[in-house]
This record gives sequence, C-alpha cells and structure tokens, in this order.
Amino acid sequence: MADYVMTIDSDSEDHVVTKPTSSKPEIEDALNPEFIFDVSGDPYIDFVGHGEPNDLVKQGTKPDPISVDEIIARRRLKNKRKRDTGVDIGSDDSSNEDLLDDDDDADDDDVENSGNEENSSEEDDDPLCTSDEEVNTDFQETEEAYSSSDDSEPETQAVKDRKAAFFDSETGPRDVHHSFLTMNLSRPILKALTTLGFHKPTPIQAATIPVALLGKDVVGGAVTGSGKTAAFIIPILERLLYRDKGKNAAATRCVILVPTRELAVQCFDVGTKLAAHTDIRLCLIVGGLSIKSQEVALRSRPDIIIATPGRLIDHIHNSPSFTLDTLDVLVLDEADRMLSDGFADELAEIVKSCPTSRQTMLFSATMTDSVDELVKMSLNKPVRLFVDPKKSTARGLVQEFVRVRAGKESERSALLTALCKRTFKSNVIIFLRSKKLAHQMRIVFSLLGMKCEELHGDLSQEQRLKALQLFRDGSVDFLMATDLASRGLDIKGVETVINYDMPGQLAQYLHRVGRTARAGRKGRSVTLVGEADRKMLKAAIKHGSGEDQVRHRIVPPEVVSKWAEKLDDLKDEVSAVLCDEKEEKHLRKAEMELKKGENMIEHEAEIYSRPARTWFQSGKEKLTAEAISKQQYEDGFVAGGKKQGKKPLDDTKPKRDKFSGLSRRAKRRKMIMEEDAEVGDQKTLNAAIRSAKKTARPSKIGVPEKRTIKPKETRKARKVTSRTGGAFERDMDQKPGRREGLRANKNDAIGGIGKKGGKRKK
Ligand SMILES: Nc1ncnc2c1ncn2[C@@H]1O[C@H](COP(=O)(O)OP(=O)(O)OP(=O)(O)O)[C@@H](O)[C@H]1O
Repeated sequence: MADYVMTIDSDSEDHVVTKPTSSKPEIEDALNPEFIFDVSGDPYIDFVGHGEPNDLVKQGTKPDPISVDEIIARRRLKNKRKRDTGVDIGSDDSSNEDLLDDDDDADDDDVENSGNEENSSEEDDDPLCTSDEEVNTDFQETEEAYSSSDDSEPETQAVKDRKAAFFDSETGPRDVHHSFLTMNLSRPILKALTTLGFHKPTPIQAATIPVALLGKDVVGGAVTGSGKTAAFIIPILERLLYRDKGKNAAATRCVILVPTRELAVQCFDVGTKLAAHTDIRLCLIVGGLSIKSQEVALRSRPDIIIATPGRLIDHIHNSPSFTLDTLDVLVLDEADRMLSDGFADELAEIVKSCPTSRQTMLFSATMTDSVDELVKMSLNKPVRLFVDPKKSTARGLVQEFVRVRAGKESERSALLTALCKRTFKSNVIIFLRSKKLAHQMRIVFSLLGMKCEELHGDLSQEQRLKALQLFRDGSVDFLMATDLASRGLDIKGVETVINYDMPGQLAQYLHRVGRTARAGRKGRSVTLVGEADRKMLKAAIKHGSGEDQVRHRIVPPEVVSKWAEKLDDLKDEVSAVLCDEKEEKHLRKAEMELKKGENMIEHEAEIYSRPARTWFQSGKEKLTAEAISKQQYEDGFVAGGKKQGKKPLDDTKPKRDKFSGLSRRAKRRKMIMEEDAEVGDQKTLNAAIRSAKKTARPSKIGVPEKRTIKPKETRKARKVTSRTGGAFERDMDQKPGRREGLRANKNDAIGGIGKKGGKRKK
C-alpha cells in the first residue's frame, strides 16, 4: 500500500492533470465520416503529451532511477577492456558472449508466434533456437491426468432468496441495443464514440448504458477486454451534460476508484477521449504525482475524479475545501479487488465521505454477486448485469499449459527462457509471483540480449510508467510483471501472456491471461503448471471459453536441460549485477539524504510552517494494511479476505476451528449462513431479507422521492447523510422531460425542494 500513499517532496512541479475539454458549441459538419480511428493510440503518449513519462512524475530531488541495462552495459565494457588488455576474464563471461551471439541471430529471424509453427532455417543449426514443441491439441492427456470435477458450490435456496431481496429484479434493459444511436446519447458523446472507432456497443455496454442512465446502482461483470470502462464512463458523461452549469455550480460529481495508478491513467485517458467534445472536466488523483498540483486542480472542482484510494483519502483529509459532499456517482472499477481486504479500510473511509444518495456502480471481469461483500457499499437495489458466463476467459484466447514435473521445479526459468527464445519472441507479458523474481528474470533476459522491462511495486512511479511505455510502443519485447499489472491494463498487440507460475486464485489467473485476446482479438496464454497446481489447472480449463481452446505444450527435455545449463553459467553474472545495483542504490540514497539535509537547512522555516498532513489510520494500522496489501499482491486474494494462498504445511500447529481468526460479526454471519444452508431456517431468512430491504432507498434520479425539510434545519445537519437527492437529481429536475430517463412529473415536489430548486424551476 506504500505505493498509494507516496508523498511527493518536490514543490517545483506544477503539472496540473485536470483536463478541461472544449466547451465550443457543436459544429455539425465537424463529424468526419471518413475518419479512421487509430487503434494503435497509446494512452500514455496521449496523457503525457509527447510520450515523456518524466513529465508525469515529479522532477524533485530524487536521483534518477538505476537502470539494469546501464549496469549490464557497464559490466560488458569493463570486461571488454579487461580482455583487450589481456586479462583473463574467466569462462562465465565468454559463455555470455556466446549466448549473446546466438541471440542476435535469433532476433533477426522472421518469427511466427503461433505455438504450432516451426521457425526459419537459420535456427535449425542450434537446437536451442528451434520451436519444435509438440502441441497436443485435444489436451486429452492432461485433462485426464487432472480429471475435472465440478468444484463450484451450487447456491442454496436461502442464498438465492437473499440475493432476490437485495438485487433489483431487472437483469438488464428491456430493449436490446445494437447501436449507440438507439441509446439516446447526446451528439458530443456520439461524436467521440465515432472518433474512437466504437461503432457498436459491446454486450456489457449495451446492457449497462441504458440502466446507468436511469441512475440505478449497477453490479456488472463481463470478460476481460470487453469494454467495461466505456460502459460506465459513457452514461456518466451523458448525465453530466445536464448538470447545473450556473455560476458557482462547479462541483465534483463523480469519482471512479481503481486499484492501481497505471489503471487510473488509462481510465483517465478513455474518459478524456470520450469527453473530448464536451465541457466536462476530469482530474487524475493518484499517488506518485504532485500533491500540490492535484490540490490546485481539485480547488477548481472537476466534474469527474479518477483516483486510487490512498491519494483520494489524503486529499479528503488534507486538502482544504475538498469534499465529496456533492458526489452523485461512485464507480469501483476492478470492484472485487477494491472490496478485498487490502482496500477495506480505505474504501470504508471513502464511502463514509460520500452522500448515501449517490449512484454506485461496480465492475469487474470477476465480479462477485455475493451479498455479504456488496453490503459494504450500501447499494440501493442494484441491477445485476452479468453478460458473460461468470468468470470465463475471452473468446479469442487459446490457453496453453506446460507441465513442470515433480522434482523439476528448478527448471521453470529454463522453460521460460526456452519458450521466449524459441517461440514467443515479442509482445509477451510474463507474470511472476514476486517482485524479486521479476527483477532477477529481467536481469537474466537482459544478459541474454532479450529486450525486456519490468513492472512491479518496487519501482518508482517514473520507472513504472517508463517500463509500460517502452513495452507499449514495442521498444522492448518482454515485460516481467507481478500482479500489479494483472488487472485492467489495455495494451494493444499483446500476443502472449506467460505465467511463470500458476496464480493462487482463479480470478487472478483470469485477469492475467486477460491482458491478451482483448476487444475481440486473438491471443495466447502459456502457463507453467506444477504438481501442486492441479486444482487451479482444472479450474482454468473449466472456465476457458471453449474446449478446443486448450492446449498441452511440451518443450523437449533436452532443450530445457541445455537452457538450464546456460542459466547456471549466468548465475555469477546475475549476482554481480545485483551487487553493483545494490552499491549504486546505497550511493544514491546517501546523495539523496545529503540533498534532503541541505534543503532542510535552506528552507527550514517554510517546511516547518506547513501544516502536518494527517492520515486516517495510525502509523501501526497503516503498516498492517500495507502488509496485507503486499501479501495480497504476492499471494493472490479473494474478495472478502478469505485468503487462499498456498500456506506452508505445518503439522506441529494445532488445527484451527473454522471460526477462529474471524471477527465476531464475520463469525456470526458465517454461522447464520451455514444454518441457512443446512435447514433453510425461515426466521433467519426473513431477517436477512428484511435487512436487505432496509438498505433499499428509492431516491434515485428516475424515482424522485418527496421529502420535507424542516424550516430550521441547519446546513450542517443536512450535510451528506441527510441528503435524499444528489446534485444530479437537483440539476435534472430543473429541466423536466429533457432527457429520457428523467421521470420526474411536473407535479412532483422534488423541483421545489429547498430554495435552490424552487427558484430555478423554469
Ligand atoms: N464499443 C467498442 N467498440 C470497439 N472497441 C471497443 C469498444 N469498447 C471498448 N473497446 C476497446 O476494447 C478494449 C478493452 O476495453 P476495456 O479496457 O474497457 O476492457 P475491460 O472490460 O475494462 O477489460 P478488463 O476487465 O481487463 O479491465 C479497449 O482497447 C477499448 O478501446
């Protein structure tokens, strides 16, 4: 979690990320039907202007990040000099040179990335550079070996009834929309959609947009890469077009929360493009960017904030005049992740600051409809919109599995290298279980002359953005990543996702492999499966989009053992690079401390005159939350905090009872659920239904609710929780009948609520 609360110590940066969009009136012939959307568009280039991620992050006192490539280049130069001067450099270095020579040849090859294809004749001389894996297309052997049984638990009647009481009975819009034109969207939005090349809504967009326009709460799920981002941004923008634009009416009306900064940048980019022909302003609030410039941006009350939770809370607590009191829409993208333990406290803190009358929308490819999870968000009769079979892979994805036999676990690196040297040579994301491993493999790949970057939480924001950008624009072929990159990232042209190890949870697996085969394209995932991963393999196959989309890849053992030998030879070199890196880090840290000290002396008065920033948790709580989040990144997670990461077996420990470790509330809930499941206890069931109904509040935009305000009610008393209508309702009630979805009748009292509404009507 440290990443989300990183504080910027530079004052010099004044890069404001608010994106005011044109407020010019629409010109009809500005629509160019001949326009072809450049699908290779890069959100990072768009965002940073000229593709310079350095602009994005602070230009402060921190030293430049250490580059592994620089260290390797320096070491090579040193070795070359030694050789030139006749000093014996030892066998390790010469073997590396050989490896690099091989690589150069391989790089020149015209490579077919399909697993079935053979490589060009140039590679035939070297058995290590030939793609001759046997692909078992019917996958019989593995399927039988890991014979599947249905492990998903069927819903009990009690659970079904509970869901029926909690969710809206609707399961989607009545009309099926095959075009954006039938959705009553405004011209500026339609124009932006045309510019983006979105000619037809994806299923999740067709289902979500009409429902969200009515102001209803939504819980949505659809496979990875199916356009969920636009599904929630389009209705938000459409509704915002009808906001109050009068003097002093500027207000922050929407917050979109995402779990990582990279995803926030991407979402901001999509929002900015869709809002290009409107006057709606968006603002990016994430860790790693200048707090000061964000404060300035927030003071202008942007309409939409796209944020990571930590930095948003920082502003709620520390930025004077910033509140979420005027919020109308709260969106959680990757909602199952946001509802998991790692974000629980932060999410609760944010929800507490939002008006209860807001519209809430939750989306994820692995969305849960577990009422226990969703009650945290105090949803109001949410509509369930699940357009794909729950938890499935994208249709264009072919899943391959490579078996790692018992006792051969140490060969994973050799397998990975063999796969990347021989078959999957570019546009590959490789997921590894830890930051350390990702970094080490990156060094190995670089030593082998393969163009590679890494993306994980140990890097600075600058390094993270740079790595992503280099991978996006094709400057590097491989991206070594942890689960930081597993969710939401939309990188065009990713052909292959390789899982160095099988993730602990199905959701994690689906998100990882979902980085390819996006938006109807084809892609391939290759997962190294150990003996301990059988259960997950079964689940992955079961949740695949089709039986014919699963393959068993076999890498010839002689190839693996040759690569294992080569990697063994590289060990010393890898350690040397790590050592150099460590030294450099220490040196830079010392330089930084020195600079910090100088700054303190020079600007002491100003620094101490600043009000201390506060955080909603104590230092200890924050550390615990950080540890949980870190663990979740590395081990995987399950919404609701039921961690299922592989636990080391310890027979000496006494067996814990099934309720131990749970809070009293969680324990009680679990007991009730078990009772329900066993005997269908009607009493308990009725209580659950009653409690679910109690949370229902018919105060959404399309269902205006009469309310009386006592004449002497103070402003403070009405603040946040007492509101029954958001700014949207107020704004839209002033223009009855202007939009479809506005169902306020002339006689409804809502327009006359309070002085504001009453005055403005007509
Ligand atoms: N209507 C559309 N027509 C064509 N392409 C679209 C449409 N909507 C979205 N896309 C494209 O689909 C791709 C995936 O979209 P997006 O990132 O929103 O998917 P997602 O469902 O949020 O994926 P994930 O679950 O991985 O977060 C993007 O490149 C986007 O430009």
